[in-house]
Amino acid sequence: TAEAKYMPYKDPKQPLCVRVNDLMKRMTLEEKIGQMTQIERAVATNEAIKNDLIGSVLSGPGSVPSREATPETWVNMVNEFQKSSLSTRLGIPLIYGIDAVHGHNNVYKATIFPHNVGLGVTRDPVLVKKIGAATALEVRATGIQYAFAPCVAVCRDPRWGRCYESYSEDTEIVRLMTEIIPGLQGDITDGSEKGAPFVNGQQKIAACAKHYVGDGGTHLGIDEGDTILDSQKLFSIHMPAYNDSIIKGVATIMTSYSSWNGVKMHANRNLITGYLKNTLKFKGFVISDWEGIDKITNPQDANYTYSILAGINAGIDMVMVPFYYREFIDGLTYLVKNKFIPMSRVDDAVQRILRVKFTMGLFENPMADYSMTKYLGCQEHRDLAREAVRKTLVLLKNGKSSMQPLLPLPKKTSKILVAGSHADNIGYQCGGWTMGWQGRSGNVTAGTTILSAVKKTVYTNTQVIYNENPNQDFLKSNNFDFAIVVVGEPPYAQTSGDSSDLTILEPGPSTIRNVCGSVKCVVVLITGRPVVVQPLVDTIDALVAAWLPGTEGQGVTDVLFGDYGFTGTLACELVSILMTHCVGISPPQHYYGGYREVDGLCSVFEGR
Ligand SMILES: O=[N+]([O-])c1ccc(O[C@@H]2O[C@@H](CO)[C@H](O)[C@H](S[C@@H]3O[C@H](CO)[C@@H](O)[C@H](O)[C@H]3O)[C@@H]2O)cc1
Repeated sequence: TAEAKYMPYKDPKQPLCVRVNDLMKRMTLEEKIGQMTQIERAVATNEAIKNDLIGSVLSGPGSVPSREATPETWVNMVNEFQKSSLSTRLGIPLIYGIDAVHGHNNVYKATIFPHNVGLGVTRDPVLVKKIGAATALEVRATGIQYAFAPCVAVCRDPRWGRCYESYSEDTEIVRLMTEIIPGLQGDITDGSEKGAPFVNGQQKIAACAKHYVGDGGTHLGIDEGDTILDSQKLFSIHMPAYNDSIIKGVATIMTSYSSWNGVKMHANRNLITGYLKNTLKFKGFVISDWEGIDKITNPQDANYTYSILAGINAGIDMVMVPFYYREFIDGLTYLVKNKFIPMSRVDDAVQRILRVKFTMGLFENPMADYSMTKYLGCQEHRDLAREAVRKTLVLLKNGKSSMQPLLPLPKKTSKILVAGSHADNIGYQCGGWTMGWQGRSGNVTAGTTILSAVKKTVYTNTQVIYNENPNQDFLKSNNFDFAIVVVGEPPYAQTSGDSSDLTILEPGPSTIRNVCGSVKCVVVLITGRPVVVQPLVDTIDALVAAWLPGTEGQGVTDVLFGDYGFTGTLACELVSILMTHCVGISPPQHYYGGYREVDGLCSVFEGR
């Protein structure tokens, strides 16, 4: 009969709590544990989803349906997984997650925005909210409903390989940048219950504040290391952005690989359940990092059953397994059936997951279509990214004397040299987490290199000569009016980006010495963090920090050639410290901005 067929959880007119409670009552332990399991798309067969009742699938960095896949191919892939999920007994839709951390950075031809280190320099929450909205549209263009962003780390030591994923070393700037969350998810409606997850419909996506907590404060900046701080420092430096994220309705929070005073965050019940859930009233779900519970033990995976026990009892709700999901499911099932993990903990986890899925309309709109593919890499988003690039640029030096500023550069002149390893390389311009975990070199996606941007900016009769690393003969045999030298760091991600000395690798310094020794030069640094350039500063006429600008290189030339002014400012002027103070010379003339001591940083560069 109709009554028998009516299920409140399927009725969008029912209040959220009624739908969650009705569905919970119907679920078996297997169905509940399946919801707590997130697996990588490479192992996500339709059988796995149907038989193991998997609740979530992800793309790890670089994990794509096919090389240079179109948005339609992405939509088809996600829909196939979704069909399997909907064919299960209760038809709970799955949620698909991906790292869209500076635009939809795994997807060919997506708009790649500046990495967070540059966005923090803008101090512009309105801009960052627009970037969130654009990113949400491009993620939805591929049928995906969930992004593991924003990273709200407070990077306290630039030697950390993930420093560029952090908006700033200044807590207040990171707090300001949480405005990206309403961009990604939509503005939470007034009167919403504090801590409730909020995602406003099909043009928005679930976000993920990460990595909880203190990932940017590890000792010596060692990735996945130990944050050795007293409570007052942890709560005043690293926690505030989580409170802001929760107030703004963030749907999920990801735990950090790092430890706090020796306790692994993935096993920290006081901070996950005690503080995040009970004190801050967070009602979305907590997701582990990739193999994050495996890393609770040292060595990793030494005792996976213990890892499950510690992680789930600490308050983790969904586990990014991502490959050996049968082991996870069997282990958790054993622990629940033998009462090592109470059923109430499982119910708390599943209620949170269902709350997010119901709130974001996944039950009503589980399937994607092609209607949003037009947003991927659209011109409006590229223009926004170009504006963002402009606002991330920091002017560190302009001319060897106040009477001879080099910038802005003239568009009309006879001959310009463009040089440097990063001048004509989209992959380098974008940095890590772009078309692959570690990032890549070369023409990896659609965009405008700084060289191309120079050519588009100058007058037609201005000659632009490109030479990546010119020698003295070349320089002497040409009469260049000035040179633009674009150098920096190669792309990296996480531990492989940890640095002990923050120098830029050859041939960067040699290119600077050669070119700037012969020609008036502006050096543009493409780096994920402040780097030590003090030994080169005297030979440089003008110096600009451009961080990791992404695909829209025209944003750099817009400012170099004076169509827009410099507005980017550093938080505690780290670059100046690295360039000057710590190595004992006075700031270069026309140095912009003051600086203040950063505890202990100088010791790094004076070998103490
Ligand atoms: O084969 N190996 O040598 C190897 C080494 C390290 C690996 O470690 C893994 O590498 C990457 C995949 O290849 C994973 O992305 C994660 S990182 C983690 O991934 C999440 C999902 O992408 C992000 O949201 C988080 O923000 C981030 O902290 C892990 O570090 C994997 C393989």
